[in-house]
Amino acid sequence: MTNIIEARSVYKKVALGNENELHILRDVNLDIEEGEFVSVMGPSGSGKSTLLYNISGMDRISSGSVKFKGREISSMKEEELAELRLKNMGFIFQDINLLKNLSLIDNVLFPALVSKDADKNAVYEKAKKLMEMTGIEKVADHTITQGSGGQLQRVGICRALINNPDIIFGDEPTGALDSKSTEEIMTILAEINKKGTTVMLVTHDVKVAAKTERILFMVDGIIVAQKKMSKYNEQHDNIKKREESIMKWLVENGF
Ligand SMILES: Nc1ncnc2c1ncn2[C@@H]1O[C@H](COP(=O)(O)OP(=O)(O)OP(=O)(O)O)[C@@H](O)[C@H]1O
Repeated sequence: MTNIIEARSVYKKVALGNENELHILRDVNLDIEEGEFVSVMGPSGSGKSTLLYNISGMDRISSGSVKFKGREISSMKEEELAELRLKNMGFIFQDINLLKNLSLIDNVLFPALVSKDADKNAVYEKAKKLMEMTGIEKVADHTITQGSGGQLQRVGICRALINNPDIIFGDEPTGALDSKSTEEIMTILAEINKKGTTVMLVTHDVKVAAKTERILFMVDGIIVAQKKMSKYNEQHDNIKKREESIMKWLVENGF
């Protein structure tokens, strides 16, 4: 298998004043394979979001190396990195950050239209297909104030997918949703992953992690343990058993 991400000896430090530094990531080494579905768990403040932002090039590492498809991103100029994020990566967040004055479908289209050479008709058709796939085609012309949390998160997923990214990064994408919407969003992400897109999620939710195939457990900026499972298969796998084994593993690791 080919690695889509290779992180080596990654440190992230921030200055705190009085010459003190906070070490948010400490010697992180991580490979993510193309097509993998990975989640990151750990106590609040352990560095999960920082890991996501630093290996996706949304933030700059302090030292070490991060390669995306073999290309070192830590030394890229900002424009090159911005283009890589726009074309090869999709991001979904707990706070969906949609633009208020645009309709839902225009929010989906937005990242595709940033590119000058975009074929407007083709991206419009793509946006419609994505909204159909995620079950929100009927509300495409609504404004964001008319959408439920689950619908808006689906818009966020469609927006993340509009440029056919190689990987989707999600920071607590289901954190603000009820359990039914969480399940629906995870089903959509699993389908996207099955079609080949790599997915990496930060989550506090065992139910979410149980649908991924590898869980990283972070404490104080270090990946202290990993749990490898099979890719979740709704027909064959018992989700309750997966959740129980994750809970047991988290307790064994001191969570
Ligand atoms: N730019 C920054 N300046 C100072 N401290 C920061 C900065 N970014 C993150 N931190 C601190 O680093 C630690 C890790 O933050 P991070 O958000 O990555 O943790 P997390 O595991 O995602 O937490 P949570 O589960 O609560 O979202 C926290 O103590 C946070 O306050």
